[in-house]
Amino acid sequence: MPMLADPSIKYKPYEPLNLQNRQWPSKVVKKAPIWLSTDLRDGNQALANPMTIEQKTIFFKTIIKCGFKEIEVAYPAASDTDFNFVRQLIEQKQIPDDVWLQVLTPAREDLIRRTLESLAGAKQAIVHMYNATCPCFREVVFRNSKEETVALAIKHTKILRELTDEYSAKYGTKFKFEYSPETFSQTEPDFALEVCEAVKKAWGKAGLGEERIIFNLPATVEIAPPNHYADQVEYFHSHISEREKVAISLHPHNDRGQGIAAAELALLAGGDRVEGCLFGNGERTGNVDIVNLALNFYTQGIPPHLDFSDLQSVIDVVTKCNDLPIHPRHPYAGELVFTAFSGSHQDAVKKGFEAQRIRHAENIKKGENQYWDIPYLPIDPADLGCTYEAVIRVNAQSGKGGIAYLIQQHLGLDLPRKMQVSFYQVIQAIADREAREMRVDDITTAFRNTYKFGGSKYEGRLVLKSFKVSSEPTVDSAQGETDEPADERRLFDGSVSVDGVLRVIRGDGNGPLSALLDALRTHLECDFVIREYSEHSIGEGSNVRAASYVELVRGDQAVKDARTSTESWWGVGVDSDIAGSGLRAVLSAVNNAIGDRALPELKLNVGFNAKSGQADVASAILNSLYLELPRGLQASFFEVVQRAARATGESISYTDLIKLFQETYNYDLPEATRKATEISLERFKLQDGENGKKQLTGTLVWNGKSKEASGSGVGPLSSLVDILHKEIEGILTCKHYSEHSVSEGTEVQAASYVELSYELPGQAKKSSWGIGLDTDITASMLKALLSSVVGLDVVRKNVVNGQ
Ligand SMILES: CC(=O)SCCNC(=O)CCNC(=O)[C@H](O)C(C)(C)COP(=O)(O)OP(=O)(O)OC[C@H]1O[C@@H](n2cnc3c(N)ncnc32)[C@H](O)[C@@H]1OP(=O)(O)O
Ligand SMILES: CC(C)C(=O)C(=O)O
Repeated sequence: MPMLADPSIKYKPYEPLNLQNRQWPSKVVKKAPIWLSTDLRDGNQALANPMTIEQKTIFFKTIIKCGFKEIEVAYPAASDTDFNFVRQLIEQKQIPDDVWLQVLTPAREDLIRRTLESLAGAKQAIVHMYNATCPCFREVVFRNSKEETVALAIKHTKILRELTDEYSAKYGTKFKFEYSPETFSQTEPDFALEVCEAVKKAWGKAGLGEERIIFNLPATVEIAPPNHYADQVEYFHSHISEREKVAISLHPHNDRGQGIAAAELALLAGGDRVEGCLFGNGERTGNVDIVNLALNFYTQGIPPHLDFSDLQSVIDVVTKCNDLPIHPRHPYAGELVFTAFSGSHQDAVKKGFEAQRIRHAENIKKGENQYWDIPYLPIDPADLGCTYEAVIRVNAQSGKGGIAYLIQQHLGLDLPRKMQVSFYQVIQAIADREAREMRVDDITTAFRNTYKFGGSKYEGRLVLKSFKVSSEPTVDSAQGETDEPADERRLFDGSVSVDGVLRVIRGDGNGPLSALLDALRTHLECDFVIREYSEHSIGEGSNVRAASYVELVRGDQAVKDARTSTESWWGVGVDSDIAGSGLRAVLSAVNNAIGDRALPELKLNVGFNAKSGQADVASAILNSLYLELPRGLQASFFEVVQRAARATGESISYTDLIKLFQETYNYDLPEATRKATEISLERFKLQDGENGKKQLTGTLVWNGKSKEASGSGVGPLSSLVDILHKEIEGILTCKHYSEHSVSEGTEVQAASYVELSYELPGQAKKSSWGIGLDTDITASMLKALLSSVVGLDVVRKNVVNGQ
């Protein structure tokens, strides 16, 4: 059947109460009410599978932990489970001294007696009796007149009075009495008053404080707007006699979705106490949600006297015991309530946090309160044990601010505004394409991939392996005669992996970044200039690092065009060293810019260009032999190359260059072409010797002759020098040693470099480089040293005709 065009033929509107001079609209709530949790009774009776005793026990503990002092734990006459649960609580002394158990009973003698039995031995308890009072129930359910309804209530109140007196005498139990004119909100206000006055009289001992009789005014079914309920409560509050001896309890349900509003307005209207359930479980649409109400107080700066600091653990227990989920949009508790997906919300939240940080710093200095004031976030999620991580989530509706916030939270990077815009487009494209929410991991991974940021997994085509930035005076200032400090140029000298192949590049400029850009232009035809640069520090103390952000535009554009160019590439770099972070940011942006365009092969142009020649030679050795020559060796070999190039008409081929290197350093040559003077130390052993020194022993093979040899020193190199000194005239000194690994995993080898000098009285001092390669680092060191000896033409002791 369709909905009615005229629903008035089927539904009657509520009848407004003609309340004169109502007070509640101008009142302001200043303190939280007394709370009663009825999760284990009204909530439980609404479950498809009511809770077991075990579940009730767990739930009860959670309610206690939240801080409730009055808890309706059961309808003991309804079932053995409920009865036995009350018994368990009492017998096993599970009720804290300051907590009042409450139990519900209908106005039926047999059930009242059973209810009281369940309470035997309790320290303190509230007995809650109800009977329906509204016209519909009187007529339909009880088929009672008004008088009979009042009489029913009086009779059973008196029974209760007698029984509670009896139990007090027997067990010393303190009792409070609560009476509910059920469906109060549908009962004629004067009749509700009449029944309650009669009940108060029948109870006969309403007093002050703990002696107050509790009149619970349930909106058993919410049939009117909350202002109407407030009017009804105010009418009751202002007309009940001995008001000071009465506690007015509110029991809103949520049929119209206004349970919270009803409770809040009715508190203004005179309510002292609120009955409800955690997250609003209960009959049909539920009881009023006490978590929601309590946190509404909290966000007004009013202590709710309930603690939801670890809201998630409360959610876990409640959802498990009720076997009901919490809606993702549920106030305070839903998984989406501290989340902003939309761009303008995210932007505002991010700005709010930034502004608040500054404001709070000022407040701290001035000793003021640090008030919470963040757009779209009425409560600090941290107060409920939630982290800010969930605050911003990203989908196709999100903006740059939210994404930047997540990057800031998770990677510690405070992206410049224009870079936020640029990265936002990356995320938008993914979110649109995949039509799904971008989780934090998706975003950080996209960031790492885009900017080649965060370790080897995300490396781009160009990776900075090592670098040195040095300075030298500019030609002009170096030649100047004034006392002005000389202007300096920066030299960048580094090794960069280019598509997996290490290359040495070199450039100069006004600063390290422009020197790197110069090197990239010279060696790799990557021509870019910096349009924007910024940096900030990450961390504190000894852990502080620098984060740099660079925006590059094409270098071949006129300066004016570069400023207005719509095409640009961003990069980011983090390093403990500020120059390092800037250089990495430049490479990150260059990686972004070059995409998969082919980069020029290594060009060899030896002897002509003082700026690029040595680096190119080193780069060639790196590419073909995987050796990262130390700078001294680069310079030394470059001289060799220049001499050879001059001898061959100022040019030398790539293959010849490699051959020249191998021959010069007797390195990796085929057996037949090795120098006959080769020296080796076979089957060597390095052991601890005397005085903390090392002892090196082995078979020294020199010019084909073998002999057992031994020497000592602080390490393998000095021990080997000691061995050699026993064999030669003159003095050998180790001037340089360095090493690096070649290849990876099980294939890894150590490459060692030694520069040795040789002094023989009456002769000019000589020096020579040697290179060793071995899977064993000590063997590699010894090989390097022995290979450098070969280039020194040392004079051997007692050697006749080379033997
Ligand atoms: C608004 C509320 O939430 S009220 C609380 C509701 N909670 C529950 O009902 C859960 C527990 N209830 C039960 O287990 C059962 O209903 C019991 C044990 C209390 C009673 O069971 P039964 O005796 O089988 O009665 P039944 O469940 O059919 O209840 C209806 C009878 O109780 C009467 N009744 C209903 N409410 C009350 C009341 N508050 N006081 C007195 N009698 C009542 C009805 O008029 C009806 O009487 P009738 O049989 O003479 O016509
Ligand atoms: C027993 C009463 C108070 C009740 O649960 C209701 O009216 O909703």
